[in-house]
Amino acid sequence: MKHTFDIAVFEGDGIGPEITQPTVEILQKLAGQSDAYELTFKDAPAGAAHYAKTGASLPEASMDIARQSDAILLSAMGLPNVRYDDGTEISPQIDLRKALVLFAGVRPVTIKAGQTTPLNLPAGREVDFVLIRESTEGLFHTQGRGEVTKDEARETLLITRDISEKLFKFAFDLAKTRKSTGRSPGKVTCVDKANVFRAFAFFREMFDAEAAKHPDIAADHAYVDATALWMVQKPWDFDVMVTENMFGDILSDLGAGLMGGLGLAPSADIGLDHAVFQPCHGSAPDIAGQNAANPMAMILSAAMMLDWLGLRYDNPVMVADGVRLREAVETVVAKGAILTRDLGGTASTTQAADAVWGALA
Ligand SMILES: NC(=O)C1=CN([C@@H]2O[C@H](COP(=O)(O)OP(=O)(O)OC[C@H]3O[C@@H](n4cnc5c(N)ncnc54)[C@H](O)[C@@H]3O)[C@@H](O)[C@H]2O)C=CC1
Ligand SMILES: CC(C)CC(=O)C(=O)O
Ligand SMILES: [Mg+2]
Repeated sequence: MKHTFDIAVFEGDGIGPEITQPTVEILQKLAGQSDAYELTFKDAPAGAAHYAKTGASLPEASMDIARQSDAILLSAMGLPNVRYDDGTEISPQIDLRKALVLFAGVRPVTIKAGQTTPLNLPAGREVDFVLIRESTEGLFHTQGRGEVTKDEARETLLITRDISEKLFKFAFDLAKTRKSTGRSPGKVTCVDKANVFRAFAFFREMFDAEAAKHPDIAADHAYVDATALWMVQKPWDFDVMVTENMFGDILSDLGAGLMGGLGLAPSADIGLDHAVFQPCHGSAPDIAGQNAANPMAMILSAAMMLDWLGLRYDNPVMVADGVRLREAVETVVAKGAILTRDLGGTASTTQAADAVWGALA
């Protein structure tokens, strides 16, 4: 039977609409070829431009569309000069993560042999690890509500047992899946700063408790500063890495840099009931409106959406289409003929997306 999935689409700000439109078109064409699933798309207005126009950054009607959907596709939100009255930037994507309890920010870092990277990788070495960034609490807890006086500013780092236990279970389950498919040896690294902060000693304690339930998966710890070093010096040593919100935000941009840029870095924010798929990058206002943005991170995020829906609803055709879509992006990038400016080419957003469809069809 053909299953219909409702996808909420937040096309967001800046380059958002430019990368969302071709991504949705590719998904429509892929689903159109399939007897196993159908996709419907519903626009959910939100973001900085929407706030400037209406005074609402994440309208309740858009939250309803998100809640009622099977999955959420989001480009990027925020513009540096659109701010709330307290001076902080509009960031409804963080509100969405919190409201839908999307605790697991999944950010894969993969470098295939021959892929352009600033790393000097030994011959034959590939990089394939997943950074899981807790996405609802940590140092983002007081987002927009920090205490500021004339002389001091304070924000709170929050680590809760409830979210941490879910996060670590997710990380070990992912490591098991990767190991079972032969993709990795099965290891989870807890990245923290437990040498200095009690909150991270607490984080680590809960990690160790979850690790004890998975004797088949190796578990180790690393401090976040050393992790940044090792991501550059020996990134092939990592398999699944799990960390706090702010640490993960920073390390995932480092991971994107290793892969060749933000334009190639996909992500997913996953909870127990909902999931948002969006690139790691922001709204790139410096190149917005030029048809110059790299659509690959958005297309790869859409591939993660197909994986997630396919596994969740036992739809192997969708999983296979996720793999095909990822391989099509890899083919286009590896050929190097149709690359956007960020990767050293001259292709437009539309030409790059068309090349992905060309590699698929
Ligand atoms: N998840 C989200 O919605 C995120 C939103 N933001 C917001 O986006 C706005 C801009 O933030 P920035 O710090 O400039 O980060 P950014 O990620 O938008 O841009 C950083 C640099 O990477 C380039 N870049 C990013 N994505 C690209 C793509 N697909 N193709 C080619 N080049 C790309 C940009 O041109 C820029 O030079 C801010 O308002 C920020 O708060 C930032 C990060 C994530
Ligand atoms: C507004 C930011 C927290 C978004 C971001 O940088 C990210 O999702 O990586
Ligand atoms: Mg970020």
